[in-house]
Amino acid sequence: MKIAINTGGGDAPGLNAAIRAATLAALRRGWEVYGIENGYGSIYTDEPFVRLTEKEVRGITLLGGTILGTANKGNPFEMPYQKKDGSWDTKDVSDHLMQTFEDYGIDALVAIGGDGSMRIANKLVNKGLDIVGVPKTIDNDIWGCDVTLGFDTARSIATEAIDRITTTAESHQRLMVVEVMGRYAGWIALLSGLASTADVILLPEIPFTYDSIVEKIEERKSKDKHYTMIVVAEGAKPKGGELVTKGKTIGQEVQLGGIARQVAAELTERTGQESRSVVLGHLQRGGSPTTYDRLISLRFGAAAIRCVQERDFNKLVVLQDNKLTSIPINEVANKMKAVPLDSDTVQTARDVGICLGD
Ligand SMILES: Nc1ncnc2c1ncn2[C@@H]1O[C@H](COP(=O)(O)OP(=O)(O)OP(=O)(O)O)[C@@H](O)[C@H]1O
Ligand SMILES: O=P(O)(O)OC[C@H]1O[C@](O)(CO)[C@@H](O)[C@@H]1O
Ligand SMILES: [Mg+2]
Repeated sequence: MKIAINTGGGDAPGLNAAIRAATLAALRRGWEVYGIENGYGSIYTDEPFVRLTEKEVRGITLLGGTILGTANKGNPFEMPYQKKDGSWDTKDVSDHLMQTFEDYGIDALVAIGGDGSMRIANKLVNKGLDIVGVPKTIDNDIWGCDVTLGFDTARSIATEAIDRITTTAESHQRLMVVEVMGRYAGWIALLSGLASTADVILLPEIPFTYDSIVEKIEERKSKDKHYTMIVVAEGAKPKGGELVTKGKTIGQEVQLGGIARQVAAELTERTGQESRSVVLGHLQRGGSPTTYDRLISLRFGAAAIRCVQERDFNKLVVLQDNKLTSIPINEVANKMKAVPLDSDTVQTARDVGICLGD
């Protein structure tokens, strides 16, 4: 058996642990293991696959990033390319990819990625590739999974950052707006905001009003608390308002960012109080994974190889009700896991007095 492994979409802490577990589990079965570099990028080069042995995966469980590299621009069905006149377009290069897998005799692919990677995987499955998916994204937004690898580290880093920003907010009696990642789902914002006892948490799932935030600021002032901590997900927007974006490159999803600055400016305008905004950005994605992320990544990576062995293809390995199982990739491919508004975590936030902007 010859298998390939790749990592796609934004990187996430735990990717290397998943690569290591999948590689070692496959080698123990006597299989050959190959890595695809930079998403599917190396497929179109002279060296489409790199051999993975024990040496390549030694000591990487604790390392952030991915030894294989990744890409969030390079969907084989919409590959960006520059035309002769200098303008850009996209084209379908998936036949090339399928042919390369055949030429090198690769039997199956372990695709480690987020919702976008699973959409690509599903289309490749439809073209005849045998794939097992591993759920990765700091956004935790893949449908059908209790948790994705990378999320625990991201929320821990965000929590620590918000804790630190809180002490300076209090010292200066400021409104502090902290922007966290999570494109269309507010998992990082909700859990890090709750854990760090933020006063206001703004999620993509709940369009907010400035009136509700100002009310919270005033309520705090009446209790002699002259600072307010506001955590905002990059995909949050005011009721009737638009997403704040930084632009779009061809073949890549729209880049989000800038909502914290807008919220801070508007709140200063309305309250007269000094404000600052901080964007945590890629800090949340980099560096060493937490113990939880190392363990879940190792479990996902090894489970993917057990699926390959059982020829349980076209499945995504997931944790459901705290048990490892697998679900069809096509069930996941065009869905998203948003924060359920009736969840006990949302209710807990409300019960401890956090304003959710509604
Ligand atoms: N293996 C890959 N090679 C190249 N591009 C990829 C690959 N996997 C995914 N992409 C592209 O990257 C983007 C994001 O992918 P994905 O959803 O898997 O990642 P993510 O971690 O959820 O990050 P994001 O928040 O950017 O969506 C999508 O536009 C997708 O087409
Ligand atoms: O690396 P980039 O292109 O800035 O990606 C940013 C996006 O990736 C994510 O971190 C997910 O991996 C999103 O939360 C964010 O919008
Ligand atoms: Mg995604």
